[in-house]
Amino acid sequence: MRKMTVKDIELKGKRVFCRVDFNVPISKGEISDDTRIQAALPTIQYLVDQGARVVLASHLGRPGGEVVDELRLDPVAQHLSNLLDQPVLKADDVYSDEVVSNVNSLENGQVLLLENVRFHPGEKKNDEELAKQFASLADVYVNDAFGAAHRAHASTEGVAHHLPAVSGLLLEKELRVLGEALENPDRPFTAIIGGAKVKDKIGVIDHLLDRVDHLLIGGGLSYTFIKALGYEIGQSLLEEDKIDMAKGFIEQAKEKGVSLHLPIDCVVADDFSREANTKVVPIEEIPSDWEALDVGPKTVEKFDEIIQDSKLVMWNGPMGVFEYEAFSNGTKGVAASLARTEGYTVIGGGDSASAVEKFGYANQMDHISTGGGASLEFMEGKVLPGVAALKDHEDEVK
Ligand SMILES: Nc1ncnc2c1ncn2[C@@H]1O[C@H](COP(=O)(O)OP(=O)(O)O)[C@@H](O)[C@H]1O
Ligand SMILES: O=C(OP(=O)(O)O)[C@H](O)COP(=O)(O)O
Repeated sequence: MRKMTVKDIELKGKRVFCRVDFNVPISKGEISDDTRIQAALPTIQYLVDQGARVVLASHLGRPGGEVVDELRLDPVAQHLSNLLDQPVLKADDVYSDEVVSNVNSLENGQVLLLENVRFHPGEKKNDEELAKQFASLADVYVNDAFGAAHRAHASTEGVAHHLPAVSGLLLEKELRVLGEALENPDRPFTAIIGGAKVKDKIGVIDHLLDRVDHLLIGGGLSYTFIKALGYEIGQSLLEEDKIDMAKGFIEQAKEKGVSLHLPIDCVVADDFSREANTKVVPIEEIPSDWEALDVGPKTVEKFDEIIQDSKLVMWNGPMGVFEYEAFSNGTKGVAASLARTEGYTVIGGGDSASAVEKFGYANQMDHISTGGGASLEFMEGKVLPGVAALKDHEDEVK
């Protein structure tokens, strides 16, 4: 069901509690990647332009319900102020009498950022009292925090039950792009799944098998599948207890008419390190005391052919240990292939998003999700609590 958005309601003069995901990497007070702040700008700017009185809330890191000075949001407020080209007021508490008075003094178009909501023990517990306190600060609730939409916390879920609750523009876009890919994809539809563990991707593979035309599997998790096919994988990552499940997926793919592709060659190393000796071998010839840490060039070529013929490509999880130069070519090659294809490209967040950024292809992708865990849960077909709590489109906001 489509959710109401900020575009569907009157905002002038209204106090708006807007949950954003400003969980950005900060080191010694410096923000090293502001992608998530940039991604929230259209909504914040829209609220400002409409003359709303904007109260922003976000978490940063996992402070565990207490104040951790390094996780204060002051550098974010400063950076946001530069991006918006207007002052951003910063509260030193999550909720207090002073916060209430600061909010009540806001003029139309002014922006106030609350302190890291996870400093309050009630946030992660989805405490009713805190949710009501948040609600008391505003007339309208806006959720634009896609990256935290899989969390049922006081500022992402609880508060939505006490105010007219709508989605922001980023959340709306993420749901539209990911939702259309899963419900009404352009075909051929190809999904590429990588990353370390089968365990983490079971739900996604299961859900995708009913939807995709091609499923390409690389990364650490692919070696459990290779083992399931009866090949020896040396010291490569193996989840012994998932071999039967991998066999089941291979069977299901056949039954459902999905073409499932595993690596046909790989880069093996005699040690998990930057300095290891490496060589490229066919997948059926992994030496017993070596481990596969990347897909090989023939695999990249095979995956590329399929990607170039696809109308829609969705990618989640790296093809190898891309953090090390020697094992980055598979991930880099797939990123380059996505950059070249005329099909619509969607990158699940997390490591695939970092890889695309690192290799310089970010601006050639059609959509890079701002949520790792959230996009994974969405791709598993799970309901995201932060989304479920918002008003369905048919409803009227009074
Ligand atoms: N063949 C491999 N062997 C060991 N680790 C791998 C291999 N391929 C990928 N990885 C590691 O998997 C990690 C990413 O896994 P994961 O967290 O599941 O991905 P994502 O964040 O994209 O969901 C990366 O740190 C990468 O180094
Ligand atoms: O960075 C986040 O998650 P992600 O790394 O899975 O995208 C979100 O801000 C959620 O943070 P959390 O996993 O501490 O709840």
